[in-house]
Amino acid sequence: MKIACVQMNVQFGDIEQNFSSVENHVKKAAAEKADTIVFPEMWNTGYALNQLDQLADENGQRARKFLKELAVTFNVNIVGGSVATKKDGSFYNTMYVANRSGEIVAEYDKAHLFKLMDEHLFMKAGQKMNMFELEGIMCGGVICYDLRFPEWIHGHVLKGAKIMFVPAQWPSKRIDHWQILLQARAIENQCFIVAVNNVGSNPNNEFNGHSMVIAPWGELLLSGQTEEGIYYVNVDLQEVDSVRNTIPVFQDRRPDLYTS
Ligand SMILES: NC(=O)CCC(=O)C(=O)O
Repeated sequence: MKIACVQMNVQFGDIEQNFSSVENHVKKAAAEKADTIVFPEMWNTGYALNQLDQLADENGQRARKFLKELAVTFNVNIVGGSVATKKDGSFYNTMYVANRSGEIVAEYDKAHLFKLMDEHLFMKAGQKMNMFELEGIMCGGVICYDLRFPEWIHGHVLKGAKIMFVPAQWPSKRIDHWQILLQARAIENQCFIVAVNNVGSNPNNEFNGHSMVIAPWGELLLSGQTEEGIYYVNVDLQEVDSVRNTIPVFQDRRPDLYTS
């Protein structure tokens, strides 16, 4: 699978500019024959949390329609990072995934809200896991701060995920945590991790990219720079089984000893 990681400069509160930028990036990545295109977290609004009343996407209608149409027109799968949505009067940080046939195969609300960026004051947390299939491959998706919860990712992998997608708006000042945690999650779960970060700044934070793709053995297939751009990586899913046969951690687990 050829994956395009779109390390985007999400514009704070500028929805029209962000939709137009996503469309341009999809066109470019499709021209490079990407199978799957991945975007960062909250790409519609950025972290404009105190403007969500005006900006959040009601039931995700606009984002879902937009992603479905782009997926069909350009014959690609789109892991649509996440967008700010409003559902039943509450705000969520929601990931939609559209496949090449134009089906929305995943809708996931971020499960762990990040207090340091005030997310919990504005948004509601999701309650469900995020498993979906792309091209016959079982995948999972979590959002940014969810990365700090190893059980959450491990749960998806135990259910069969071979690729975990992690869209983010992870600030520069903790980029060392981002890199180390992503690599650890790939090694401990013996899966591919595809992690796409924002670049640029908002009134509270700076973002310096460093999007990453990590193989199940822990090799860095991508360690992105700090500018806006699209990175392409080919992933060979056979590596998952090969690594799991070499060190069979899934067979050697001792859940009888683990406390929850
Ligand atoms: N958008 C986020 O969830 C940020 C998470 C983060 O920065 C962290 O350190 O964790």
